[in-house]
Amino acid sequence: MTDFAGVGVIGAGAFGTALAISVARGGVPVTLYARDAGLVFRMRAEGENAARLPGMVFPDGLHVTSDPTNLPEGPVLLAVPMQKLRGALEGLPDFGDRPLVACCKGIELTTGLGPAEVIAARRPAAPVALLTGPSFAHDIARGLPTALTLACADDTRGAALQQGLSTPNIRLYRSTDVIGAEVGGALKNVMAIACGAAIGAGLGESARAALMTRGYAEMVRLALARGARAETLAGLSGFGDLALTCTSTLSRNYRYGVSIGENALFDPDITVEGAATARAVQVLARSMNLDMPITDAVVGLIDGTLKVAEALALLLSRPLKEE
Ligand SMILES: NC(=O)C1=CN([C@@H]2O[C@H](COP(=O)(O)OP(=O)(O)OC[C@H]3O[C@@H](n4cnc5c(N)ncnc54)[C@H](O)[C@@H]3O)[C@@H](O)[C@H]2O)C=CC1
Ligand SMILES: O=C(CO)COP(=O)(O)O
Repeated sequence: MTDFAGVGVIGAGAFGTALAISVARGGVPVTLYARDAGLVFRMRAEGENAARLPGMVFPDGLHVTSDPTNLPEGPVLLAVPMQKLRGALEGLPDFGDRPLVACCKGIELTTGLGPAEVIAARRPAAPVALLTGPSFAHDIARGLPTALTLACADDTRGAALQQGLSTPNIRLYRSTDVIGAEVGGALKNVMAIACGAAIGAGLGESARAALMTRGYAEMVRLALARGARAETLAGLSGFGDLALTCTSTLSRNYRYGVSIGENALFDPDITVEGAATARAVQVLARSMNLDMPITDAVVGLIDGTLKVAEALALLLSRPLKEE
């Protein structure tokens, strides 16, 4: 249990709603903020977020609001898409010294920063943490078991958040390596697009295993160059989330990749973090002289400058090297 008076959640999408449900079920009062007053009205009337998590009934202790000044004293979880995070912060109150916990995965296109770094840049006085790792919103909301990483540079603060945000079905592991956790969560989505494209194009399971493994090598390469620890990438926020996202049709990034491989349409309103992040990572990697061939291939696929067969040929024709 926690000594927080409550928890605020910004963003009533799938993940924000699932986290709010799970934390409230654990007995901590939660207020979920949505910008859209109409959505707040519907969620109050229906006792669920029918648009994002139909059938997942809100427990007692979960309140919804369209007024961000209405959040309880305690940590504020930011569960909005990565490329919307900076804009969301601009429209929100200061929140004083309340911990701000980034719950998004990606790299900002305009700056090359991860979510915790964006929050720290916009709210320099606030304690900042990152919640990331393998979990689908539906699994969390259904009460299925999950294990995630709570990363915070200040370990004392991180321990309090770990304690306070763990729930009956979210087991939190603590880390002080925020950059490593950010890089893992961001890059696994890029690799999931690559794996989806391979499967969609009929390249087979062996190709997927190769992409996951060499994709993991890219994740570690970028993370180490940014000062992270290799073992963080081997944990839930890196390997764990890579394994989940590259192998499940529940993943939007993976399904988007499959649509590329099948040459099929994909609903542009669905959040696919790996698309913008692939571009952001490509820019970042080039500025650091890092070789990221799978990321480059994913950018080509997304931009339509490469077909899957061409991307494959490029990857396979690279000079042979040591593993
Ligand atoms: N859905 C999932 O299973 C998981 C999602 N995540 C991460 O959570 C983040 C959010 O994803 P989802 O909730 O799934 O996306 P979503 O597309 O279901 O919802 C995003 C929500 O953010 C809201 N939003 C956008 N801009 C906003 C702003 N300025 N102020 C307030 N709200 C704003 C939208 O209205 C929408 O309700 C992503 O970074 C994703 O990678 C992480 C783990 C699991
Ligand atoms: O981050 C996730 C699982 O950990 C959700 O993945 P998608 O965003 O690809 O659906």
